[in-house]
Amino acid sequence: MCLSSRTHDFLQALPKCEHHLHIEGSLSPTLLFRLAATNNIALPSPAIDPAFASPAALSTRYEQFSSLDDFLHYYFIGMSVLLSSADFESLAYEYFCRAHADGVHHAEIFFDPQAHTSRGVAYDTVVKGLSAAQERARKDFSISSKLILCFLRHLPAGDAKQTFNAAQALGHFSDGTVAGIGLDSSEVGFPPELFREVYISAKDGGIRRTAHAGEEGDASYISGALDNCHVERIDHGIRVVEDDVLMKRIARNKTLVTMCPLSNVRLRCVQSVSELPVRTFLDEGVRFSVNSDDPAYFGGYILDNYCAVQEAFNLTFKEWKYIADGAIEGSWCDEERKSALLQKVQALVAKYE
Ligand SMILES: Nc1ncnc2[nH]cnc12
Ligand SMILES: [Zn+2]
Repeated sequence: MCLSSRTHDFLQALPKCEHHLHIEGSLSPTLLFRLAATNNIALPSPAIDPAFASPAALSTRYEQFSSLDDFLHYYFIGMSVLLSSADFESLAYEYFCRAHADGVHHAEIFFDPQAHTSRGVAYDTVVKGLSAAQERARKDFSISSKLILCFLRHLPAGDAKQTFNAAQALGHFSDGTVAGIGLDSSEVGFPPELFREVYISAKDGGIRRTAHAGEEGDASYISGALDNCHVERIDHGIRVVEDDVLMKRIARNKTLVTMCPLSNVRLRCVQSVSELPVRTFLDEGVRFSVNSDDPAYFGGYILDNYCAVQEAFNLTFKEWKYIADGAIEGSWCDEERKSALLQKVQALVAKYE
């Protein structure tokens, strides 16, 4: 289905909250090659992996991921070109410019400190750059934003605890520099309960909590994250439909599921967007938001994801209002900001209905 220009305009103007965006996943092949040259970082030789022959060859390779792990291989190589605070600032500011054009008003951004500290880039260097971009986005576009510190689940839980302690020692959770914690990277074989201890510390410290669960892993990863890690959100979560009792629990508790349609297709979790449980979530009253995950790798930013959902499900304005309201209510911003955003959604929908 091709969207009418009125529908496209509506989707563009709809006030959006993005909750599932890995800032390192917004690194385009062009910027990747440019930073590799500037920072003197050796990329894999094209003789070994032809994807590294040029930005165009890399983009083509990104269209052929076979799984989450296949993608992660490129994702970790890609971010190795980021060295200075200025690199992180320009990466994040570029994301904010694009997000603003797509109608994002509030963004909660994941970052992977362990993937940087393990190659000698200090945690503080990363956070300084990201925080500077957040401040510019607030001034230039009135975008409010939060940072979510993700732990890499393929690494030992002790490493996650060390990372958590380092952020806490700098006062980053108490002063609001970092709003919460998340869990990402390879899912199957690395269940959330491995990270129970660090999540309990976060809960005891009043720190917000989310985790990737039910992307490639089955529904037990979702219940594991809720029961052991006390998460307030589920990232991806599409496999919740395999457990009706769990889905009803998530609906009842208004646990936000952060869905990433184009990502799920590129990583072969589903064959097409039409297979995603959008209709089921609407029917069952599951709260969910629509997000871009790693837009530079998966062929689209947030508006592309909204449009893909519309093409597959032909939703009404009222259904989009339900999604937009849920995204606002599930955000980690203050009540004043939420009610201002809810009013903007209401005003737009009234204009179109
Ligand atoms: N889709 C995804 N799943 C798990 N970890 C990730 N890191 C970046 N994108 C991810
Ligand atoms: Zn993700």
